[in-house]
Amino acid sequence: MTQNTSVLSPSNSPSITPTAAAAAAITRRLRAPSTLTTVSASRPLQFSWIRFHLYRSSVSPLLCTVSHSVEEEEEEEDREMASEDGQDLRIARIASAIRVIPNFPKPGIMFQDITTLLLDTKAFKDTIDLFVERYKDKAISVVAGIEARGFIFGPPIALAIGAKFVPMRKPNKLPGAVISEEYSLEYGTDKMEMHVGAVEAGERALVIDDLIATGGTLCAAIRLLERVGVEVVECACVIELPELKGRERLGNKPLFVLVNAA
Ligand SMILES: O=P(O)(O)OC[C@H]1O[C@H](OP(=O)(O)OP(=O)(O)O)[C@H](O)[C@@H]1O
Ligand SMILES: Nc1ncnc2[nH]cnc12
Repeated sequence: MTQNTSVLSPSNSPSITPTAAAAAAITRRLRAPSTLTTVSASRPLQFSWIRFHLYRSSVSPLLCTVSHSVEEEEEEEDREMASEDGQDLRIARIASAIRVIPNFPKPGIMFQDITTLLLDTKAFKDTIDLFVERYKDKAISVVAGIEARGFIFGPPIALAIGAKFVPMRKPNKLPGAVISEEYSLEYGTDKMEMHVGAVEAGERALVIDDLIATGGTLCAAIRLLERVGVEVVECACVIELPELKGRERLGNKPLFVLVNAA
């Protein structure tokens, strides 16, 4: 069970702690101070995703036609902020776009809901871009995405880096011959299946999912791929629940995450 204490309602984003410079840039960009709580370096940034989204969608079509150069300026500003203080501003935006729902699907679970991230076109694109930047030159031929939410992030990454996408599915969903692995979850047990012949021995794979909790799911995916001789170069998730120590369960297998939900 996660001990995540992030802010937890549709109108509140998870708590994150950006640098003062990053917070100032976000404030400038929103140009709607009344929608923000006070931001300081020592206090977590808490801006409302819903209000931010309304602000964005209130831009008129005419303004949209000229907003391209503004977006370019903002992207440049993001890069500058990253180099000034070592924090990529895109991460703060991604963290803010993830909604946390308490007691779903069971009492005591703080559910990290990435559907709100998908509604924020900039945050969603930034998420994909960050993964693509990391993996584009790593000679990866397979992106293995885990059902269901790994199917959202995996395909755009695979296309961008020139790799094939292989779905790692729940039982009895794949029509061809499969190999399978059982695994335990934060809230139950499950089985994962992969088509025989989808990958070849010697290929280099990235395993992608939205979230690592106990790590059981990623371990099952790694076992499936390694059983057929594939090298798993790294696992990547948008979110890590560090208190569940899934990273330790992966042993020496590298894990890359964008947001820690602590
Ligand atoms: O690190 P673990 O403890 O293994 O848990 C992480 C997994 O749990 C969630 O999927 P879930 O099993 O809820 O399936 P879904 O994506 O189909 O809802 C999440 O998307 C990961 O795949
Ligand atoms: N807390 C959580 N939020 C979203 N998906 C999960 N999968 C396992 N634990 C989860």
